[in-house]
Amino acid sequence: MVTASAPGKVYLFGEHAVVYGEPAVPCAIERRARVTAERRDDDKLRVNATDLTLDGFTVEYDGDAAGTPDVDVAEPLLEEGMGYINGAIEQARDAADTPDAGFDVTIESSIPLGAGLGSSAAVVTAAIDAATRELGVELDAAEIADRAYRVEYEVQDGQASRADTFCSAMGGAVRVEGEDCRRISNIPNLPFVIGYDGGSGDTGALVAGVRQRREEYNFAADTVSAIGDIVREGEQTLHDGDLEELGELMDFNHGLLSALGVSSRSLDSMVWAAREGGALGAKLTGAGGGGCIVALDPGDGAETALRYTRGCESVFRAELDTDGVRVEA
Ligand SMILES: Nc1ncnc2c1ncn2[C@@H]1O[C@H](COP(=O)(O)OP(=O)(O)OP(=O)(O)O)[C@@H](O)[C@H]1O
Ligand SMILES: C[C@@](O)(CCO)CC(=O)[O-]
Ligand SMILES: [Mg+2]
Repeated sequence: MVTASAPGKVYLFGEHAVVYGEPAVPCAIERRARVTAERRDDDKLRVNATDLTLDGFTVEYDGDAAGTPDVDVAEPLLEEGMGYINGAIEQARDAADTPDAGFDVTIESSIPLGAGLGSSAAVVTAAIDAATRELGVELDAAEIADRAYRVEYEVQDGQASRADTFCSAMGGAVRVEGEDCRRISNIPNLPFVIGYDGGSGDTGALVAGVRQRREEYNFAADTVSAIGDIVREGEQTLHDGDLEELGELMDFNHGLLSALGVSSRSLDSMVWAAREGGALGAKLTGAGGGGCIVALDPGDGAETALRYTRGCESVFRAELDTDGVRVEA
């Protein structure tokens, strides 16, 4: 039996545009998904994902998703939920060259689901690491990232970047531009404050919406390129350690994401509350539609303001997690 964990992330800059080859800078945060994999005698996959729905559920089925699950949840939710784990287990079987390996998999996570903090990438990354180790194979973090990306790409219908999975596998702040993925070193302490509206967005649908707007309007395509410009500017600012300018660039990035149609009323009101509370800047993080915003605030003003904001269900500070995927005792 092996347990591995991997961190979630916030985007300092660049989500959505990264899908079209612009650079992005996600940062791993100290909230993790933990996945335990235990080899079975047969070829079945049994998944216990206690955080996936309010009540939690347990599924048992043969090898592929095609098996009949013995569970009382709506089909689409189940299919989507199982897509990530199925894909991760497929990757592990492939890496270890044991196509018939069966597993009992248990998932525990402190990353809210579908809220822009990269829960899917963390679950997939940790699951690949746990399951391959259980099969006696040790992959390096870069290969885990690559295999996790292939899973996200499948589940998101062929529209995904390497940003979330690379960040979750490597930890720290990273820069992703197409296939070029690297860690960023020597960055200043980033005082992240996260506001969560308790909701979620459908990553696949939001990405598809941006793609459509981008194809339909030149100015939407220009907006995507402008996000790339913000990221390039932001990298220099990060290097200089200028938190005030980073905040301004985050505000700008949020405005452009909002123009692309991926913000929401509650995300906007949390962004404004954080700014009015004294944050240096604030933006939505991840796919959007609902979920989380990330603000930069060395003081406690944004946190307090968010606590009193209607529609904000919880507020927490998030430290950068310099560890990526790792084995747990
Ligand atoms: N704890 C968990 N247990 C099982 N599956 C999970 C868990 N956390 C996330 N998932 C899977 O990941 C899906 C959410 O992924 P999605 O990409 O939509 O959002 P996200 O990764 O949280 O946010 P974003 O991609 O915007 O950063 C869930 O619907 C579920 O299938
Ligand atoms: C919206 C997006 O850019 C980030 C989701 O966390 C999608 C992706 O990069 O695959
Ligand atoms: Mg995701």
